[in-house]
Amino acid sequence: MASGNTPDVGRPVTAPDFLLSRPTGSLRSQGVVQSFTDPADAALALRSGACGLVVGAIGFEPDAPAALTEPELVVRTDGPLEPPAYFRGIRTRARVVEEIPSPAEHRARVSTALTAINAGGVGKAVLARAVRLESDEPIDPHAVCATLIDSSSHADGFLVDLSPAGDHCVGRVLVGSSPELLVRRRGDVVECHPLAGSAPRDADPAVDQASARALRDSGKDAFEHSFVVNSIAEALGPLCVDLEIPARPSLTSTREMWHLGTRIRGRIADRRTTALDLALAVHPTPAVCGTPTDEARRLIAGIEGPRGFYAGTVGWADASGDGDWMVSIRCAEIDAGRTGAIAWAGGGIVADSDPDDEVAETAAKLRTVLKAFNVS
Ligand SMILES: C=C(O[C@@H]1C=C(C(=O)O)C=C[C@H]1O)C(=O)O
Repeated sequence: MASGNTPDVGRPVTAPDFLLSRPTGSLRSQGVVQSFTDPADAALALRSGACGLVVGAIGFEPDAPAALTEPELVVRTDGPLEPPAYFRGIRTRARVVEEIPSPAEHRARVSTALTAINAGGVGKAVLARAVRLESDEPIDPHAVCATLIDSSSHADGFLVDLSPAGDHCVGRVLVGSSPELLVRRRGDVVECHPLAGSAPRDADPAVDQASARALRDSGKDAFEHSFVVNSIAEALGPLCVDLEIPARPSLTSTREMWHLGTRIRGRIADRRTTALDLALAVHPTPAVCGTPTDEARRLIAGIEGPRGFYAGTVGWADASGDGDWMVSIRCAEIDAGRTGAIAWAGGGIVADSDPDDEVAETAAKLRTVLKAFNVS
């Protein structure tokens, strides 16, 4: 595998086809021993010892084919990844060629969701929109991922070759920098860091601090956040003991956004439950779907159509049960032809949500990825 500090003269042949960089530890891998499109098969293979490690991506929809593999080569490190100089030297340039849907249509969709919420039956639903990017130069996914890692205040970043999901995904690569930990297991300890409730950062420190304070004090955002914490508590309740859930969320940030986050911690009740089992138990949380899950999912499917790998989960789990799974947000899927990509951003809608604010919030969230593609 590529050594992080070596100034590479050419493209490292050891570039991983999966990587997850986190401040608390990273993993990169290459090759495919076996692949799984059904996450339940991967979970079973891990639990039965038929497979030592699973890496990859799981889609938003439960029946969408996953891109999970048992890799051939694996390198694990304690801290974040240090991208090779070769990738750091590449400046990706792309432009937005399409908004899917237009901001006006997203506003209208938020109003549709509000009508459904006010009618009862759905408490919260997360609506997303996308932008299509094009570049005149071939897009190198590893270079985009290197920029995402270097631009993240916590060196968060991921890259997943989606080919194992099937013919329609061959050559496609998901890259992103997610601040949201779906679930992590190390030994007995289980951790989640759900985020919900957002405000944009600002270059002016006074405006930035005012934005953070307004988010911290917002009743609407606390309400929006509570759906996620309640859902995770319910899903982890039967799987964990000693669940510790802070009574109030705290502020957390990326370079682009303020969020409300809650650090949930527990101990695994049965050590055979792997990090992948835990991820499948909590996904999709109301941070990306809504409450009740099935009703929100139906509402989203009716308004947006299929999301693919956006708002799914990306990560790894080993046969000892350890693993890290991030929520697949602040991400883009790069086309097999390497000339285009699509990036998404969504936001939670509750009864008090404002359609114009939702357009602004998704625009602010898109910045993480658009900056890595140097879209002005
Ligand atoms: C759905 C996204 O973000 C999620 C939704 C949030 C919100 O609604 O406030 C905040 C963080 C994420 O859990 C996204 O970035 O696309």
